[in-house]
Amino acid sequence: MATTDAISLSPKIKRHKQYTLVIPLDLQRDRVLLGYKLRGFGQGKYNGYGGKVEPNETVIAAAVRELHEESGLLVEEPAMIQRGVLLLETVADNTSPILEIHVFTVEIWEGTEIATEEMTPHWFSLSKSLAAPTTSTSSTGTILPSFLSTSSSSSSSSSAAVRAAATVAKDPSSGGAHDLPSIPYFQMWEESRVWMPQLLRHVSSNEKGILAGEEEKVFLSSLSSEGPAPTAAGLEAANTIEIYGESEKEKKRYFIHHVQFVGGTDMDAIDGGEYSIWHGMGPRRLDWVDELPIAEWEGKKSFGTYP
Ligand SMILES: Nc1nc2c([nH]c(=O)n2[C@H]2C[C@H](O)[C@@H](COP(=O)(O)OP(=O)(O)OP(=O)(O)O)O2)c(=O)[nH]1
Repeated sequence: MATTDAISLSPKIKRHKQYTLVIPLDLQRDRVLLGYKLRGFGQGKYNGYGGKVEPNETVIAAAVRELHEESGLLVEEPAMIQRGVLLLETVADNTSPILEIHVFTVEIWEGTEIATEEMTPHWFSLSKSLAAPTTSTSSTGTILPSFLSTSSSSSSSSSAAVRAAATVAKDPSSGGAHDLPSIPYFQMWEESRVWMPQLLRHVSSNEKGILAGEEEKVFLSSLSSEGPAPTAAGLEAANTIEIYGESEKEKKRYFIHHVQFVGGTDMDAIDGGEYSIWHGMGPRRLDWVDELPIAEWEGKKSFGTYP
């Protein structure tokens, strides 16, 4: 485990809670596996497979465990390819921890994907999912995936959109991989539509390391599939903090998502427990580090254990 003597931690610094997120890729058949969340946090959204890192568990061990529990796929730790970390900060609540989500892809596994009580598996076309999606808005103002917005008027409510998106992925055995739809980015956590196409392009070009040029981005994301979806204008404006100058109620519905891709395949850095999610962050990253001079944080590659 990491040590705490790297720096004396201020109680004002937000705690981090670690999660994993694994995206299985079947490159031979040009397809990507996502789970459709049936219940709990993120219900009605597609996502990779993952969950909380348990105490005394490495991030990679948690990634292997969660993938197996939720999809049935069994993976050896060395087959996990680390792709990046998503940092999620809740805007309105200064006491809640930063979510630190470690993103992996995996291309080799044993077993077949299964439906669990929490997630149903759906395959999507990899090559059709490489472009960042464009926004389309229904007559009710709900942001819909483009393939849904052209269908009948019954798709114009968000719950209909969720149901339709849930059934859109065909069983690959009933047709070729070329029949699969693109990833329904508008039925995912909002920031996914930005980093996931980029990650898939990166994978498709056969690179295994760090996503070049990706330092940090900030996103608005709704807390659940209920409540108002961020507008296109809101998403465009999400790089400015003014977007949160609305009512208290509105503020609580959104996260700021700080997204930084780091690390590539440097497994030692993770296993050693001193994995630095901070290295390379710009000054903006330090906005929430209350009352601690930025100079004290610069040059720190590891904070050790989070308080
Ligand atoms: N892309 C993205 N992924 C997210 C966000 N929030 C969030 O929890 N996730 C991911 C991280 C995890 O892979 C997953 C949530 O895991 P979980 O809450 O189901 O964790 P768990 O399985 O350990 O929990 P539980 O069922 O035992 O209660 O969703 C987000 O805003 N964006």
